[in-house]
Amino acid sequence: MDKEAGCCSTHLIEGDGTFNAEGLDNFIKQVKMAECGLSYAVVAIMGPQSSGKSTLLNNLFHTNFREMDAYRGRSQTTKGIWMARCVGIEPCTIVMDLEGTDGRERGEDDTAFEKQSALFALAVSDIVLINMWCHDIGREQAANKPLLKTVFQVMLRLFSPRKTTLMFVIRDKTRTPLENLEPVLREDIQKIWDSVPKPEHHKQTPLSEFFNVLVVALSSYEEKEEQFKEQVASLRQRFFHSIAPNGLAGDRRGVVPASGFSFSAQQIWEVIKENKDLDLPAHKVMVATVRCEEIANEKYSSFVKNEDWCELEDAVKSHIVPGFGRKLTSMIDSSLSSYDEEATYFEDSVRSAKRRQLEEKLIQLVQPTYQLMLEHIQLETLDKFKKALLDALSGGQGFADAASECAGSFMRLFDEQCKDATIKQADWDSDKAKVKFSRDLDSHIAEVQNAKLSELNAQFESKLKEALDGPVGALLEGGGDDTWPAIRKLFHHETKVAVSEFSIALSGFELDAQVNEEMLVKLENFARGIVEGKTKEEAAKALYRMKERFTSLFNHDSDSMPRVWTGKEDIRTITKTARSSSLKLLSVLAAIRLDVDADKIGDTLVLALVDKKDASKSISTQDPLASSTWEEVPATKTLITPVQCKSLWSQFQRETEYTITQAIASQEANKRNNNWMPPPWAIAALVVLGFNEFMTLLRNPLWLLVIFVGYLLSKALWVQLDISGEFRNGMLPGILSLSTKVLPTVTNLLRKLAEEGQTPATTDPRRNPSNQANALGNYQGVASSTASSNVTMENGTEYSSPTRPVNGQ
Ligand SMILES: Nc1nc2c(ncn2[C@@H]2O[C@H](COP(=O)(O)OP(=O)(O)OP(=O)(O)O)[C@@H](O)[C@H]2O)c(=O)[nH]1
Repeated sequence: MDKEAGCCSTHLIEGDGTFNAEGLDNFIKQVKMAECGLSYAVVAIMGPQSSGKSTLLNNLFHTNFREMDAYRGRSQTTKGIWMARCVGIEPCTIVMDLEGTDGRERGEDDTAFEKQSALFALAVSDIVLINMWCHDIGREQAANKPLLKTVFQVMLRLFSPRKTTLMFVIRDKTRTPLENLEPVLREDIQKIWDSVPKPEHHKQTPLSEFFNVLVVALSSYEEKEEQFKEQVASLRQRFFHSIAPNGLAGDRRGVVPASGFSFSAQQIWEVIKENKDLDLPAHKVMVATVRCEEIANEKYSSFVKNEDWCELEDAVKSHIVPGFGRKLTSMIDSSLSSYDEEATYFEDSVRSAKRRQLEEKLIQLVQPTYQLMLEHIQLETLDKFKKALLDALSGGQGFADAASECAGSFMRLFDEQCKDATIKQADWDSDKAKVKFSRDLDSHIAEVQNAKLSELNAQFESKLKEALDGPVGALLEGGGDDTWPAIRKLFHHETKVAVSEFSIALSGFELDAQVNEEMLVKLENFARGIVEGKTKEEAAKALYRMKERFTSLFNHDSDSMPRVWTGKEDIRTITKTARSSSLKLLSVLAAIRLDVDADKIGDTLVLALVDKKDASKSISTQDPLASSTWEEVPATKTLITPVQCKSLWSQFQRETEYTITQAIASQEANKRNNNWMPPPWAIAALVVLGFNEFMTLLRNPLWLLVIFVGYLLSKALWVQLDISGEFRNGMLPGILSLSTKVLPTVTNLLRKLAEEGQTPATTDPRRNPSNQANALGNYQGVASSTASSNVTMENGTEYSSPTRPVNGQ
């Protein structure tokens, strides 16, 4: 490429027809042609070889095409097609210098390149200069005639030719004025046009449809250089703003935008070389398609690499990006604007189609990021909603209120965030995400509601259990006539209170009336279940409870004091009472009577088990307990069937029999032990035989004092030696034990009496009552410790007898 005085040029097509694509691309870059859009013009020059074409172009456009050295003779200097930028002409004007026609170098028959280059020039140029010698005008054998024929013929091969300006430049003009020459020339041109064979549809097409014909004449460059230069300078002025409406190429058609010029020229040349007809409109569409696609791909690639986009894409991976939609809309807008800017001059339909494709590709590219953004919005908003709902509930707000308030405000927040993420170019709606979010909210609300209801239910159930379980157990344990009325009262009261409180608590949930009712009924049933469960539990332990009741009543008196079988007690009555009570307990446990108490279980049991004799008198035929159901009691409420009751009672009687036997035995033993009085015959013998001694005592009362002292000493010895205790284990062990204890005890007793006798006056108990009390207390303490004894009941239970002073006996 040459570059001289601001002029760039390149060898566009070699002499052998090779297209220099690289050279053209470099040339376009060099002259910044791609930025010109449609504001550029292409001028080509055709004419016989060595007809001064290059000289004219260099003078006219200040280019630097090679000119023939006049001294070396007329030979071909320009081979193929050269291209250069016209210096100082606006808008950007490109000029092509074509190889001269009818050159000796290619020979007579080689006109193929001539035709190809002519067709190429007509296809890409707005203005074609036809260089011709003045003296050729009107001549039959003029050199330019074959050239014109060629031009017209190839022009017809263009399906829809551009309206090209044909400027005939007459060189070496003579004295004949142009006004006279031009009609002759135009006549020649018309004749040639008429003589060219045309396709049917162009038969009547006038020349003016294809060409603007202009004629200029220049003086000889060799002979009248000054004039030549002046005329050329004047002609140059006409090339300024040549594409403006009244310019040289003002009505040109089918211009390829400058950025597509290289590709277009290359394709045209390919088609021409393959000797095909050139469909310029189709070509234009093809160029537009290729170029627009190239531009779109380039914009797509630069979008993918765009730093802002990469940062945004990264950020969305981890969190919500505020202003996501705005940012992305602006990025896509800017990419599309950039495309529009570059592709603006290409075929509208193609450009728009490619723009749509680019937009779709960009939208597809950002779609996953948008989806991710929506997911973040959903998740983060849902998390915030969960927290807000929890806070509202913790703050004491009713569930339904809190749920609807939070759902409303977070639905709005979701909408706002979706709106913020909306990409203007994409027609995605967030309805699906909204529906999903709404479903998520509903399911979370339902989940929390269920949890809260379960919690509430559990709380009330626990309260009810506490209120019913223990008390019902206690009532059943005490089993009597008023047990079931009391249980019913307790059940109704507690259930009513719990149901009422539960109902108030449920009102905050604004549940469906039916669901609300179901929950209340469920709680009531739970309460019923507790009572029934407790009753079943107690019924399972019926035998144990009955025995316990019997033992308790049998072994304790009406003041709940342990009974001592002294012999005065009516064991039969006590047994009957205790058994009746146990039977009552059995009848209480035999069925659940939460709703009605109109059964005859108690009476039947009494009749069948206690008043057997009466029953056998009245009903001798049938055992009322020989049944597995109670009259008027449903099977579901029956806990102990009549048959089971009978069996339980038999077992109860067997197992309590021993207690009664023990009591009887104990009573008899007591009776034996307490019988200290001698038999009546002994008392009579004592009276008869002891009459004399009695009389002696009456006569000598001092004996009474001696006897009294003797009694005191014996009593003290009795207490000290715990004689009754010693003999409790048998006669022989008692005698042995007493024989070892008697002497030290007597000695001890005498010593104590001696010490009492020697006590000084100050310690005389009569003068010091407190000491007397202490002494007496000590004595009593000793006595009481020895006098306290254990009473073992017939059932083996040991009861401690109350402590009594010896002198209190
Ligand atoms: N008579 C005459 N000769 C001229 C004129 N202009 C240029 N020449 C001469 O013609 C010869 C060829 O000039 P070029 O400009 O190289 O001609 P060309 O048509 O470009 O030649 P090719 O590129 O080989 O086809 C040179 O010796 C020029 O001096 C002119 O106006 N009149």
